[in-house]
Amino acid sequence: MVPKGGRSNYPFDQNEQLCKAFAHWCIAVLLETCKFYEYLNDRFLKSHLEKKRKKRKLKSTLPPPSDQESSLTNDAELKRAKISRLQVVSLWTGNNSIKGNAGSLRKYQILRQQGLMPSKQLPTALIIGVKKGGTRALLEFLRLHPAIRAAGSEVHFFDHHYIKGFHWYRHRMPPTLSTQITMEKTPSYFVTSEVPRRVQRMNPAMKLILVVRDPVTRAISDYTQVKSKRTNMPKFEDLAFLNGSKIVDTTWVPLKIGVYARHLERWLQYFPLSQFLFVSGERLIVDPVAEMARVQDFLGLKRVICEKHFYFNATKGFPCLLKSEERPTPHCLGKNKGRSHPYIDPVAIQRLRDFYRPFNQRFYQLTGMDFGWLTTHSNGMSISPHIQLLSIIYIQDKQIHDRTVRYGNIRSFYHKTGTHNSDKNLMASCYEALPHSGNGEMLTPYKNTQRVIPYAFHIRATTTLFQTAFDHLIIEDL
Ligand SMILES: Nc1ncnc2c1ncn2[C@@H]1O[C@H](COP(=O)(O)OS(=O)(=O)O)[C@@H](OP(=O)(O)O)[C@H]1O
Repeated sequence: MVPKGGRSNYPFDQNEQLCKAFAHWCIAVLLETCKFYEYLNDRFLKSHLEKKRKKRKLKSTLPPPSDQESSLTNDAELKRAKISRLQVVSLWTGNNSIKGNAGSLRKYQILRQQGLMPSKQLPTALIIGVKKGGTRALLEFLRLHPAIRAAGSEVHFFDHHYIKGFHWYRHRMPPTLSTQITMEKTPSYFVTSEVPRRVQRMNPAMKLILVVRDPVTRAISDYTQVKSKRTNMPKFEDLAFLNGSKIVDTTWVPLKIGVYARHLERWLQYFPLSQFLFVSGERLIVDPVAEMARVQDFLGLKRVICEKHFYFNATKGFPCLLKSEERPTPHCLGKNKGRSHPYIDPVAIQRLRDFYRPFNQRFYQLTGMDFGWLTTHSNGMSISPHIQLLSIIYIQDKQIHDRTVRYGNIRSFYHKTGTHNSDKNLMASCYEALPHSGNGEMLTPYKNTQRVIPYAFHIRATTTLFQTAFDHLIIEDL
């Protein structure tokens, strides 16, 4: 409508109406938004309460603390001990990230439903070395423990990637619950000069685990690894001694690494001895259960890793896992662990043993432990009776499958044979411990033990000689 003699106010009317409509719409939207937020809040509150309720329920269903647990002295220990009771959902997978593994994803979902939120943490324990000492075996065995979460591959933070910072480092770690221990292994840490200072700066309370092995065997193992990747590799003896002389080339890295005392002295400038655990690489092969018990004690964990986890694979000549979370069937470490070593001239080995002797003695002094590398045989090989025995004897255990054995049996075998320092005693006890079948063939290998036993550990069951010689040697019902 246009008023007479005046300007039409129609546009204003129209604007007013539009404004009103807009205002109404705004109010309506606002109201709806409020309702929506209220709804969200409600949901959040409900789920929060639900989580709390579940948490409380979980706590109440946990078994009462064991004697061992109640005897724990400090809070940290108590906290750790509780982990073992939280085995409901163990974060075991070797996978580094939550993504990419259906099994681990499911586990994390269950954890979340229980109100438990795993997050990535910096490690509080490190396997610092030594290269070829058995670091992979140690880490894989440790992973059997539900309270341990470890980075799968070597992280090399303190030597190669330090510049990238702690945030980068933390990101390489698997997510853990507050009660779990984060770990990683990088064997080069032990011999890299800047590493002890850097580790100390990050965490002066860091627990440090060092797996050591006879430095001569270690050097041969190191050499074998390089040789497996390179063609035309010079002979070990040519690299270990200067220009074909008898002088040890102390600049050759595989030999330098084996001077454990020197490297340890550097670490001891930054950490007290009490923060170290020295694991015998040899014992880790012969008696993984006993060695793992030491490691679990050192980390303040309940002893969960036990005999039921291992079997001895005689073909491989090593302890293997009956199952892990990644693989439910018996399996060994990869092909690149436990390679056959090339033949090395025993004279060269003896020379290297002489070279290492004072360093080994010093290492024993520093650690307060005797690793058994000083006992040398006339041909230059070190003797560790238990190791020799286990490397060559196949024990049949029908519960698993042929030519494998549970470690419990091996241990009882030890008890029967006892510990002897000399070859002669060892063989005598061996001979007595073996059941006499009346079949001369069965005892044949022992007729030659003077000659072959010292090589057994180094060559292991992988060599044809040993395969044929000891295949017949099956001991039952130990
Ligand atoms: N259970 C089991 N299975 C296979 N191998 C075992 C095991 N326990 C210890 N070992 C010994 O580990 C040696 C390899 O050491 P590392 O894992 O420290 O090597 S590496 O530094 O990570 O390359 C490896 O050395 P080589 O025998 O020379 O290959 C083994 O002797």
